[in-house]
Amino acid sequence: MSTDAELFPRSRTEIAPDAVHVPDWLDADRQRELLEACRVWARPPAGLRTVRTPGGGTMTSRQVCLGWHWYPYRYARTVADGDGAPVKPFPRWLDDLGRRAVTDALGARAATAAYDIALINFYDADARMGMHRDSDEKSDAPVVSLSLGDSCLFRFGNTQTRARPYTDVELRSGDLFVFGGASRLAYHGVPRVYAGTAPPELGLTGRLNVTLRVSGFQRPCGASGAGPPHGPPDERIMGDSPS
Ligand SMILES: O=C(O)CCC(=O)C(=O)O
Ligand SMILES: [Fe+2]
Repeated sequence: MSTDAELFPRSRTEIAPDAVHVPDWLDADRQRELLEACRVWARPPAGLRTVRTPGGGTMTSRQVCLGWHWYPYRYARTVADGDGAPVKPFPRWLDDLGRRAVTDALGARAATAAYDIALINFYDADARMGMHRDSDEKSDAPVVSLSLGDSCLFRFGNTQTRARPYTDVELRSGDLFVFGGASRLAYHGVPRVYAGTAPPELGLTGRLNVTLRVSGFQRPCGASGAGPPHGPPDERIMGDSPS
């Protein structure tokens, strides 16, 4: 969406300490490229799936992971709660994108270790995500969030409780949101998606969010920082801590 049409142009905003919204960070071509990549990642094996929570509920967004497979509330090398296939590799270019996002949003001093986890969430018009913390990683590196397609209401809260105080932000296609430092463990969620607000030229019905994280987990022997997890997939579960 062109900012020319805005009554007030959207600008970079620090929503909470070390939590920054950067509107229109991805231009139209970059959005298209990321969407195309998401479409490939969504295919089986280890493709888009419905996530079941231990209480017997299901998440309304559908998800696919790269690098490490997340399921409530832990990580594994395989889709342990789905088809059992090895998680798809986390590509180098996505790490480059994540690091660039962090320095653009938080400044050069916020440089981090390599990104090695992506969670891609697809939201249809009725999907949402409850208030939660991203707390299953062993690294305090900032979380990077990129949005494509329909706009949403993104709620960014505090580290203590799911309740107020929180700040509501509208995230649109191409927007970046980074949260680290004092806000790394803040509660956040998506109470609502605004159906039909995606840029028509993108060709996406619904919303996609790509969340990048640093695991802080040790790689299997022989793995390089540059590529996908090597060696035989195993069922080892990392970061086994309740959210
Ligand atoms: O969809 C979003 O904007 C948030 C996603 C999120 O919080 C997560 O995947 O942990
Ligand atoms: Fe999250």
